[in-house]
Amino acid sequence: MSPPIVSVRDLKVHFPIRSGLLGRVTDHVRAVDGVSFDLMPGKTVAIVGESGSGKSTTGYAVMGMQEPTAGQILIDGRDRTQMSPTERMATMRRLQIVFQDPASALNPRMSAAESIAEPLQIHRIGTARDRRERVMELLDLVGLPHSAAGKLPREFSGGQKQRIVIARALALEPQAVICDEAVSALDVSIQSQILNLLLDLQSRLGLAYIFISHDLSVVRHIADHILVMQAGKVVEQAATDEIFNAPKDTYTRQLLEAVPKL
Ligand SMILES: Nc1ncnc2c1ncn2[C@@H]1O[C@H](COP(=O)(O)OP(=O)(O)OP(=O)(O)O)[C@@H](O)[C@H]1O
Repeated sequence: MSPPIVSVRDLKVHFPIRSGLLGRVTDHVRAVDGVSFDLMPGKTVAIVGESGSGKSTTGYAVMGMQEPTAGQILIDGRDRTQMSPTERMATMRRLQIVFQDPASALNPRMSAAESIAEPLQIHRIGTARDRRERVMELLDLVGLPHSAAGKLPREFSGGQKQRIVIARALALEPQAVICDEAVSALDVSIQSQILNLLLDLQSRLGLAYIFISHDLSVVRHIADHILVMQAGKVVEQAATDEIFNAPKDTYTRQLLEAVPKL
């Protein structure tokens, strides 16, 4: 079996709380407090929990956007803190993140093609012509017409904007994408279109996802494995069927009760 793309071991991210005139550190917010999980190639791990439970902070730490207080993050079995700057750069290409709000993720003055090609330009990949071709491939991949290339973000709906953001995230051919509430800002019918797109991309490209959501109903059809977080800790983690059919933790049961019955 292939090794995990990402292994998180006893991850802690604590933020200092400062108070008084001198701004002394009087306490810490234990945003993430001992989280462990593995992300296998081509699989989806969902992280669920209510607002403030530490889901995004976990995702940022995996991306290298947030320094851990303690614990280990292994990318393909290698500890990020032991990597050279070049290796860290390569890791950045292999992991991408898609945020909740596609409107703020896109520069309003850049066309869809410019936004999608931006990572290729930053990493100096291909000629201008290669990049144009790659943009067209990526538009096909996310189900947008080639005519979208020259349009500005304001000319697209929310769902179409999120497709552009996904195309940009795929430009560098990542192995894993962190979806941080990636469908939460969309209408329910558009949410399911984007979830289907993510599933389709997973089966075509072998992508792995860390899918962060406050909503268990959203992760049901996409996740292989679910971590339930509360106040920085994982209260339960298991295969998706087990979480839905035989939840062990009281908090997981409460979250399940909030899921609309179909
Ligand atoms: N940079 C920071 N400095 C101080 N506290 C922070 C910082 N980032 C997050 N926190 C705190 O850490 C806790 C976890 O936040 P986090 O955003 O990871 O939760 P979440 O589960 O993703 O919630 P949401 O869905 O609302 O973003 C919260 O109490 C938050 O206020």
